[in-house]
Amino acid sequence: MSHREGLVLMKSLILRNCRRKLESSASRISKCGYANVTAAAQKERNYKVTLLPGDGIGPEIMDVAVNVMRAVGAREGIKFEFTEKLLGGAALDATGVPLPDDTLAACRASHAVFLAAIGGYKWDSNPPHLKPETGILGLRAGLGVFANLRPAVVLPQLADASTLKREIAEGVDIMIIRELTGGIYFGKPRGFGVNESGHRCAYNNMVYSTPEIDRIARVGFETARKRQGPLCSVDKANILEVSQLWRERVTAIGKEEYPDVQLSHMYVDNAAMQLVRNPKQFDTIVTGNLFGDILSDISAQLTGSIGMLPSSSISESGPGLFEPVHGSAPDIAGKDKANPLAQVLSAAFLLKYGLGETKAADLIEAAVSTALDKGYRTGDLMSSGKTLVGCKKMGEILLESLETTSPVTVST
Ligand SMILES: NC(=O)C1=CN([C@@H]2O[C@H](COP(=O)(O)OP(=O)(O)OC[C@H]3O[C@@H](n4cnc5c(N)ncnc54)[C@H](O)[C@@H]3O)[C@@H](O)[C@H]2O)C=CC1
Ligand SMILES: CC(C)CC(=O)C(=O)O
Ligand SMILES: [Mg+2]
Repeated sequence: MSHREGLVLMKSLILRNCRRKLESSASRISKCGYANVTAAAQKERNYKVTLLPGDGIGPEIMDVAVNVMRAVGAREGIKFEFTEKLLGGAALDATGVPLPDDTLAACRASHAVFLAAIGGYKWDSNPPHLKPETGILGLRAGLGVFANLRPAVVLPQLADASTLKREIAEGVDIMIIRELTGGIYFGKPRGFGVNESGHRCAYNNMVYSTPEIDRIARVGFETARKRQGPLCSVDKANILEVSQLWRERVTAIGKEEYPDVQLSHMYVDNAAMQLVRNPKQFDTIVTGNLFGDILSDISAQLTGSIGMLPSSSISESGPGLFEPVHGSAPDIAGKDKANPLAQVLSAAFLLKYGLGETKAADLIEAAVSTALDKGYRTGDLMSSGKTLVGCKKMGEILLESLETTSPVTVST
């Protein structure tokens, strides 16, 4: 075996290992994600997918991902009925509300929901009910997608792209499970007021109930069990009552139902530090909505760029929601600078965990891997010796790669 062949084999083994872990962590997604996929749809391989391009870079990256889905669909005999709907700022401008009723209805009636991102400077000073972000929160609540799985895997091709030293970043493979429909983003009361001293004030409320904690804890334990790794529950139990209940329930669920899973607890401030000090100490993290939002952006940077991270959100029944971890990146919107890979990898998650189309998903992941192998990089990942491409060009490269890539090279 030549040195080059050896390297290729090694890379494929590393990728296979990352994928296997991802796969097992998401088997619970499969269970729930399939809930809306009828046997008839699976037999016909004809799926209704609602597209929510949203704002900023959203439409640019959505275009790339949908083209990739169409191409893989044509190759594999899968038909998609795409319905595009408005969400966020785009919906506000067109209809006056950030989550129109027909958007939520279409999402609920589909087999899977594919979202890009929402938000932008234009709507930043709108009142809360007229903010794009209220639309996405309403969508998540309306679909009941309480568990958001955000993997942070450092791909071998990108081990040098992280701002951390190679030896710290290389091999990182963390699954962050973020509670998505409760906590401080949803707690009541909330609002603006005037305090006893007559000063203007504002307040939000972090609330979790026992059933909300128990169900997300179970997703955490199931995931850790299948990944054969430890579970770290992140909270702020030294200060917050809501975290004390969180810790109490996670501990109880662990003792009663998952005695085989090694459980630890960490305060969120320390967890943020540990993620950049020694990320490989983590395997699966389970945490609340706000803490998970912040920690997943930190861990995104371990992988080189937030433009690389896909996510899946699951409910107890109904379609899964698939979206990148990043936002609408208004600073680069309309400039053809966005990295579309997080969106494209979210399409792979949608296929695999939302529809059960594993081979098509593997093909997409292999095409991403091939594009990176060939040295193509968008600006967020650019380094010397690599070829700088824009969002559209990356899309074209993926389509070319799809024509030549076989999933056998990297899949299990
Ligand atoms: N799920 C969603 O739709 C989310 C929406 N937002 C919204 O997005 C807007 C911008 O928020 P930010 O805090 O700036 O977060 P952001 O994630 O949009 O951007 C943070 C930084 O990462 C870069 N970035 C993000 N995605 C990228 C990609 N695919 N390729 C290359 N670079 C990328 C941006 O250019 C920016 O410098 C806000 O209105 C915010 O509320 C933020 C996070 C999630
Ligand atoms: C747009 C926000 C409500 C949420 C966010 O930052 C996220 O889901 O990552
Ligand atoms: Mg976020």
